[in-house]
Amino acid sequence: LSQEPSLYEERHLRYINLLGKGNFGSVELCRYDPLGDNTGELVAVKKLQPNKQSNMAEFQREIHTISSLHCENIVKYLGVCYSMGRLNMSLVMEYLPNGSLVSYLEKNRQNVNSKRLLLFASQICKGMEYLQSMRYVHRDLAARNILVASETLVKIADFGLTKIIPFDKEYYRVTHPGESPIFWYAPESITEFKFSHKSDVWSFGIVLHELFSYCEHKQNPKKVSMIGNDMQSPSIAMHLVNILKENWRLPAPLHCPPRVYAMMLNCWAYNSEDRPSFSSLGEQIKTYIQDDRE
Ligand SMILES: CC(C)(Nc1nc(-c2c[nH]c3ncc(Cl)cc23)ncc1F)C(=O)NCC(F)(F)F
Repeated sequence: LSQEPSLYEERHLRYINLLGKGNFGSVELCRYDPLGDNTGELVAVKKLQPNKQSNMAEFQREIHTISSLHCENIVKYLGVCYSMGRLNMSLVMEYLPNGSLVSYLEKNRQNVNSKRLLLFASQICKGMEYLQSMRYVHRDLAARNILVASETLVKIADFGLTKIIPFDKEYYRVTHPGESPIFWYAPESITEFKFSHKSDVWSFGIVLHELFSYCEHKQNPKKVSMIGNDMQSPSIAMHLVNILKENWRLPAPLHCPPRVYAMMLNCWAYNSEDRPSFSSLGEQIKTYIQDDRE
């Protein structure tokens, strides 16, 4: 099997269409076609937004992050492509034609049963356990950032916000409110901008909810708006933290097995140290898959 080239020549990357906009970059579907006969492979190419040099350093960190990850439940890094001399660069990743979990569940809802949802959940857990072993916090774990490789394999993607936890601390503190929807944020991430493996576990609980509601918008309250600089959102963020403090949580999705909802509630423990670890969640889900009583 030929080793993937990690250096892609821009002249052989044929643009096909835009896949979407991620954290500070857009991702395009391209065909890498050095022979020029359309037999080349399809790839997902993440381009840095032009003339945002400040992001260049961040982007290089993202490339370094994803190129160091080797796990079947994490989207594969293929290489980089330099353009404009070495002034600009793009990240080349494997292209998964089934797209994100959100579109997949909306399209295939009728033939995805709870056993398969649990299989997806266990794979996301495995990917997160691997990330944790590398001291990374994802910070943007959501169904929109999970890709479907096949009907029995999903992969975590979009490492634009991923940070390394410093060796002497258990969390990463960002200096400014992120651009992510607070709907997926743990309370301490909203109030103190603190991100840890345990705040990723909170987000995993939200992903479980998305899985078992087949990412239907009606089933969960509107994604509370972005934290950002529009003035009214701090009050929305504080309102959310207050009702969480009073133990309000998302209601169980329709037909969600009670033991799965119990698992979500465990992930949503207000105090981060009361939340389970990804390895214990993975074990629990594995037993649910085995004795699946659906
Ligand atoms: C920002 C971007 C492009 N958005 C989309 N990617 C793909 C999409 C479809 N197939 C893909 N194969 C690889 C990659 Cl990196 C993306 C896609 N499909 C739809 C998107 F909106 C993305 O990265 N989303 C996170 C992901 F879906 F990947 F988890």
